[in-house]
Amino acid sequence: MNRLRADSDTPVADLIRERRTVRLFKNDEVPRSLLLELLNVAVWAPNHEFREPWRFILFQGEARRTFAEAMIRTYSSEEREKYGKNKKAYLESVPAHLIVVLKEDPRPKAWEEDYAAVCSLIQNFQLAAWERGLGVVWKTNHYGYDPKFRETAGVGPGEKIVGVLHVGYPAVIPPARPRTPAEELLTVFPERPSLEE
Ligand SMILES: Cc1cc2nc3c(=O)[nH]c(=O)nc-3n(C[C@H](O)[C@H](O)[C@H](O)COP(=O)(O)O)c2cc1C
Repeated sequence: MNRLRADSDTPVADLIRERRTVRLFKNDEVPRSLLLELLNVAVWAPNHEFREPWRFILFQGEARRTFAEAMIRTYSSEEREKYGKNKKAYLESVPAHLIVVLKEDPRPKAWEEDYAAVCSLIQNFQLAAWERGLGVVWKTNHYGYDPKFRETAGVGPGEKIVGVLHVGYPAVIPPARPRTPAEELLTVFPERPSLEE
């Protein structure tokens, strides 16, 4: 059975299935206006009590060097020696870095709802970007917790980095990894006769 295809071949279903995480990008710049357009689609994510618990920090052009240097500073000297040069070159070559920030609510239930809302927003962004020919990788990294990186990026106390999105036109699109069909994951709870019967 081909797990990538299903009966539902609507534009949204196709977009969801066809989007891939992209990690290698062409050098072409991504217009700021396009990124804003995509963010203005993404913010239509569901969010409980309309808290809109997000904000964004963008690094493009020369600012990518600041991003790369802040990231490399979070390495141990051994890591810097081993990976620093390549990592810096990679980060400076990615057309745009977009940090998606959750404004943390101290109430546990609200925090959970808000985190879920920001994750929905990120997926909206990835899908809208894919539709426009852009690739994205959603990264969760150790440096999101590093005080020096956070300070450089301007992420404050009470804010969580939910993802760093590397964005650009794809140089390589990786093959899809087929998903487990939902039939194998669904438990249908037994129906019980209604009380009148
Ligand atoms: C919360 C989250 C964190 C992720 N973090 C990383 C990451 O740090 N590095 C990375 O290469 N990919 C990361 N990814 C992307 C996944 O690896 C990717 O979605 C997965 O391989 C499936 O590929 P696809 O998106 O092309 O279907 C992350 C995805 C999610 C949802």
